[in-house]
Amino acid sequence: MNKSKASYRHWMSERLTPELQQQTQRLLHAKDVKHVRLMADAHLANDVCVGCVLATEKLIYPAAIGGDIGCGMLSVPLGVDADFIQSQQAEVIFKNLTHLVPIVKQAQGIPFELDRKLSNERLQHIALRDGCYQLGTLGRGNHFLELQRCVDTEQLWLMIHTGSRGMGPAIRDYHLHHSSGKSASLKYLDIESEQGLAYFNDLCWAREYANANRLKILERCTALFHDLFSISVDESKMIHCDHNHLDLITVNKQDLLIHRKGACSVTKGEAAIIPGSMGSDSFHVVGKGNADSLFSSSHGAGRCMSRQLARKTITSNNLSKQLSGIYYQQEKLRLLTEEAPTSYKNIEKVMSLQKKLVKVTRRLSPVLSYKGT
Ligand SMILES: Nc1nc2c(ncn2[C@@H]2O[C@H](COP(=O)(O)O)[C@@H](O)[C@H]2O)c(=O)[nH]1
Ligand SMILES: [Mn+2]
Repeated sequence: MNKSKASYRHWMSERLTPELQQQTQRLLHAKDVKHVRLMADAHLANDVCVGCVLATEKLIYPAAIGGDIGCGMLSVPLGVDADFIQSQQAEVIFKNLTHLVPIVKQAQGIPFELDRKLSNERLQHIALRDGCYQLGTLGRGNHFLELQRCVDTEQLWLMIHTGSRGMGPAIRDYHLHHSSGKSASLKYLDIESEQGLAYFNDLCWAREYANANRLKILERCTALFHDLFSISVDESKMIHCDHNHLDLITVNKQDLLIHRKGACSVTKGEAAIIPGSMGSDSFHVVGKGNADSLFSSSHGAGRCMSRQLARKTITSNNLSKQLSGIYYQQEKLRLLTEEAPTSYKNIEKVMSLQKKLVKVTRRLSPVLSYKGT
């Protein structure tokens, strides 16, 4: 990387592509940027790559958090062994999930109230409309609901991946539109300004909304498993974390604004979830408190192939082989090629690259996959 005052480190094994190198270089030269870290799952995305952790002192770069503010993972054990799920159970689960956990919007809106209020009427209006209709929905792409088998105990676990739906992008776009500062082609807001504080407030709102969204889906699944199979969810063991956010932390006596776009916060002992793909293992971890990574880890395996390339090169036949032994919606097979396990980096390698950042506490293998694709 070219000389810049900001520090840089990465945990990737592969060489950075020229595009990723250029994007990282740009970040390193942006105003007030003190540190840039690329996690093992880093890959190219709009403006700022996924798997990026950026530290500043007083400027907020919304692009370094992304649109799906508060997107994250929730994981809970179900009080039953994984082999309880056979094709008969899988069929009835898919049938019910289709209307209990819709992909895009609810037939009827759910009124909701969060502790925090949005900073302006425009966003409040969107929340009353889209926010209500999207609460309890999964979202497209790689958002998922997955049943998994704990490799050690054989117990069945539920994992939910979703975020703030349309609200996150609406908040980001509103504040980018109202920001006047720009450095290295990236818009910023000063945390001490009225606009910066308003963005921070709305970002916190989006994180609350995303939490509420995952909890609403959990509530629906809890009722479903109870009604269908008399299975209960053990919420006392729930792990819940998000990977697109802004964190205020002190590193080596310096107060920093930590932007994470596709990265987990893993302070010492902090629990996080690192999923692999719909066909590979996922992990529960706890942080080792590594200050060099800005107390961060990867948030997944990360893509190694664009969606477009995956669609073009991975056949349905090949995908069905990759998903052998896993229940999924057969009718979505063609669409799911863009989510093929081989379009993601190898999670085993990603985990070994971040051994100094996190300790694995549980390994989970996919049993049933319900995807937003
Ligand atoms: N266990 C599963 N993991 C998956 C699946 N699809 C994607 N992934 C992983 O999640 C991360 C998070 O992606 P992001 O959208 O938040 O950037 C991704 O890097 C994959 O490793 C899945 O179906 N099951
Ligand atoms: Mn996500």
